[in-house]
Amino acid sequence: MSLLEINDLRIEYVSARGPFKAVDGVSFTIERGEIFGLAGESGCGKSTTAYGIGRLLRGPARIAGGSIRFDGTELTELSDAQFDAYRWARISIVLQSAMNNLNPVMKIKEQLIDAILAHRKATLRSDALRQAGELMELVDLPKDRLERFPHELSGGMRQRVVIAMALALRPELIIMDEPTTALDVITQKGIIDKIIELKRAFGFSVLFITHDLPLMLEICDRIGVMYAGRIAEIATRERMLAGARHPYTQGLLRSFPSLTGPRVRLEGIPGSTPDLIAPPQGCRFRERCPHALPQCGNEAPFVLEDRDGRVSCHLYAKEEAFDEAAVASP
Ligand SMILES: Nc1ncnc2c1ncn2[C@@H]1O[C@H](COP(=O)(O)OP(=O)(O)OP(=O)(O)O)[C@@H](O)[C@H]1O
Repeated sequence: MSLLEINDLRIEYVSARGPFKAVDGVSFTIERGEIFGLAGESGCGKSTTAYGIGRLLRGPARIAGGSIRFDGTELTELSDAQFDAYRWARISIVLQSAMNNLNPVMKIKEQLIDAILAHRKATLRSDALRQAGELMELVDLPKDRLERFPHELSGGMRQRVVIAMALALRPELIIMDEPTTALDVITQKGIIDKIIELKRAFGFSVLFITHDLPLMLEICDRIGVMYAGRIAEIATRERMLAGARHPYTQGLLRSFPSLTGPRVRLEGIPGSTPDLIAPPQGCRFRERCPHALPQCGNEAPFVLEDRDGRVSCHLYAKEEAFDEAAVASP
């Protein structure tokens, strides 16, 4: 059994123009100890998927259907009080800006102690303080920073504190939504290295969201690529590095500098994402797809599933119709 099994998840927001599904039939699994990435252009539904799992949806939002099974338990059926037993203890979340995770008027020490005591009420405060010190050591922060307020720390240090908080109760899954985007490149590297080191030490799984596809290719075991509320492709890291299969993933990869190959002009993907209030029939990427076929306009994409992953695209209904030369390598 996978640690997390998302099946046909649908999440609806209400906008001034009416309701729309920001997540519309998303399915994927995360295995124990796996780093699973969610990629895709802005607005494709990555954060909404993550917030749906972590019960952090904001605004007029609701889970309109589908299933979120965590270690065999259907999370969508839990009351808020029942879900509280999972939050931080089994599933924790690290958001983009540490200031969204930290209370600006509380010392770091109090916030870490609160995180520990919230679920382990029997723990003595002195024990919690010792654990807070150990958590600081885990993320390479000097213990004297426990006495500081968040604004007295650098952005990188704050994000390390948030990672320490996320780890406090040794959760099995940590959702990280753009955890290093707000930081400079050197600080980003230090934090990513730390996340990998801690993952190796503790064996938790990560749902990792970022715009940075090259970074994702460096650290994720598998990557799900979202487009307009749906998953276009799920691929192992090896598959992605050897050549993505969905034309959208190929376009995304061409929009980033190559990790290893020669310098080439970055192409980007012409066109823009569809209006989710009235999404197109058939394949949602069709309008921008250089390989679109007549059936892409009205038939739901063919789904090919194999050991490399899953790709939703009519090109794979007849594999010989696919032009291998179109495969993009990062
Ligand atoms: N609280 C909200 N109320 C209404 N619409 C929302 C809300 N949050 C997000 N949306 C819309 O839902 C869609 C998906 O947004 P989401 O933030 O999940 O995408 P994303 O892929 O995470 O984008 P980004 O990479 O920019 O964070 C977008 O059209 C967005 O405008």
